[in-house]
Amino acid sequence: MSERNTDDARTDANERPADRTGPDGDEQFRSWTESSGTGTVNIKDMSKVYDADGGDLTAVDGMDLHIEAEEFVTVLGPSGCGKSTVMECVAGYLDPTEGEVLVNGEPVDGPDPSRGVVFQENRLFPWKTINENVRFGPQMRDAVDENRVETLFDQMGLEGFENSYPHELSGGMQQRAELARLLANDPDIMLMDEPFSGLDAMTKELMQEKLLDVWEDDDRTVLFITHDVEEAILLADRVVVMTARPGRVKDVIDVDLDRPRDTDVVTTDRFKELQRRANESIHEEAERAMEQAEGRA
Ligand SMILES: Nc1ncnc2c1ncn2[C@@H]1O[C@H](COP(=O)(O)OP(=O)(O)OP(=O)(O)O)[C@@H](O)[C@H]1O
Repeated sequence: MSERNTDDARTDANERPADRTGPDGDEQFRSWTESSGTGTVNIKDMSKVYDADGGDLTAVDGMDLHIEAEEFVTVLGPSGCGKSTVMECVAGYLDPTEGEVLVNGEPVDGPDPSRGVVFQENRLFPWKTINENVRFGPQMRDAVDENRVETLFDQMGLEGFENSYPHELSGGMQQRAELARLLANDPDIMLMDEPFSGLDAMTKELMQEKLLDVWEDDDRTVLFITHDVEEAILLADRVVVMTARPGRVKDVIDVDLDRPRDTDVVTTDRFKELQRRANESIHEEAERAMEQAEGRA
């Protein structure tokens, strides 16, 4: 086990969150840690070594993380610590060098529409309209659900833009279209790699609220990568802090803030306390990452 617990808000990566405690404790804990239901992700002693110019580069080394179905987990870590690498292994774009990634108890064997991926740069087809983009995934599988598409346009505030092309929309609307494109596939798991980091502060806040609404309605599993400590806490059930490269789990912070949440929660004392703990945890790793970048480590 590679995690380190340093205070009461941090839990082992595979520990049951406090609110899942039940009267028959051990039995429930066992079923929780071993569950392989729809939407579970189990990263087991995963390492990834790249073949880089100067030789092997170990990006991730001994990563362990169990994500329960319908959990919202955010990942914080310094630049280059392997966050995207971990996500791409869960997405099935990359294979781990060692260890394994299980989804619903089965080893990941390539990409699958049940695992939807969103990046900072949207992947909308520029030559297709928003409507064509949103329908593209289900259409490929002959599974377009008209009600679902209509609801998504409504939910994402995209009505009236069905026949627009991506370049005709603002950055925030493009990311809403990207979310609609992802949700049209009805994924069990949403993998989000800094999806809002290119947006201005106000648009980012609106997108965070939109995502919380969508998640609270549908309860999908979300793995969300960010550099933004405030965003990580605002959205998550648990915040995973990774070490500097080679990345592994350093800390897991249980976010015991009430749901449903909105962005006002950031002004509460408890939020600030969690933020201080996350900042402390990541600070040392950010320094190490900087030393690595400067060739001092
Ligand atoms: N295809 C590749 N070949 C060689 N090295 C790679 C490759 N992809 C990533 N790396 C290296 O692996 C390390 C981890 O990269 P990764 O993108 O996973 O980190 P990250 O934490 O997501 O970074 P950032 O926060 O800057 O996006 C980095 O040092 C990166 O340069």
